[in-house]
Amino acid sequence: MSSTPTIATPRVVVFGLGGTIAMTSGTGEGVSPTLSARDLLDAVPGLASAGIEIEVVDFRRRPGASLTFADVVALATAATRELAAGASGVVVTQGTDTIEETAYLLDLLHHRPEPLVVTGAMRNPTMAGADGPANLLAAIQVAASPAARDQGCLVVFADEVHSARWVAKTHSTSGATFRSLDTGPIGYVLEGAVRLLTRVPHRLAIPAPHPGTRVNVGLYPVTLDDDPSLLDAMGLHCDGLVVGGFGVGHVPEPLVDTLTALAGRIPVVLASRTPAGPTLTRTYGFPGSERDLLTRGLIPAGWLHPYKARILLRALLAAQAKPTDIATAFSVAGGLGEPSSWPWPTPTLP
Ligand SMILES: NC(=O)C[C@H](N)C(=O)O
Repeated sequence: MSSTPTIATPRVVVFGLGGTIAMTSGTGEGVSPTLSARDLLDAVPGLASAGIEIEVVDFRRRPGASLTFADVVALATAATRELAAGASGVVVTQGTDTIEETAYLLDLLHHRPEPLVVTGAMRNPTMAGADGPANLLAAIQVAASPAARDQGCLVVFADEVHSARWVAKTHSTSGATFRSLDTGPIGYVLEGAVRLLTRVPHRLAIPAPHPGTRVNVGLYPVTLDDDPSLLDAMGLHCDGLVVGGFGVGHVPEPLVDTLTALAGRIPVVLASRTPAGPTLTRTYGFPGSERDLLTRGLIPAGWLHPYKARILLRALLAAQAKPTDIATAFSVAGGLGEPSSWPWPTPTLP
């Protein structure tokens, strides 16, 4: 008699970091993060019958605005340990305000095949139609799914699955705030099943930051009729700078000398402040154009938008990357270069 092979129950670890999904009224005015990760799970209908074993870790209880780079590095390390110990996937619940940055940093530091999924809520648990339970259930289903392996960090919200590399918070109050303007979602959660329509083509593995390294990476969006005084002052405090240029990467001509001087001293990355689309490299030739700025040593961000570019530059500097590695990293992450040119092998966890 042939025996039926047993399929192991997937095990998902949920790390709670706070955010609106965990906010209720406390002693003061307004809502603040008070609920534990266990409280969030207890509010999800249908979880008991989903056939998924769940563990919870109360990691932080903060608004998204007060999470730090160090929190995310510690989270990446803790998530990697859980996955190495046999978890099928990890879910992170946190404030939506910073998900587009934290999820991309997690993506850079996540080198394993298992899904690492970030979610949150736009309507807190005290409101009619709170979206936290549905988002958490969908995120857990994605984290448990073999279909979501090898995609890096994913953001699951309103039953859509987004790559952390492309997703942005596009609306301050709407429940459909998370959008990948350049690519669209990579898939959906439908009737509890994960359906990916496309796959994330290539990713970067960044070594963890050197302990105790503090780097200041500035973000400077250019504006109409800008003069260099604020940029000059900011440059004095930066180890690296991301410039959000107009359109395909243009700045007002009066900023060109300051940017040239800065690019001789620190890495300066040229991104676009426009919500979608890449920077170009060759088309325009006027002073302050992308072509002019690249000949002056600025690094093109390609399809990587300013907040993501700042995370990548800060992670690279914190890992003490060489200038040539920084340029290569941006050409790969920004979609302008070949992934095979990336020099760093996937590091092992200490
Ligand atoms: N929807 C949210 O989660 C916003 C919230 N203020 C946060 O902690 O980021």
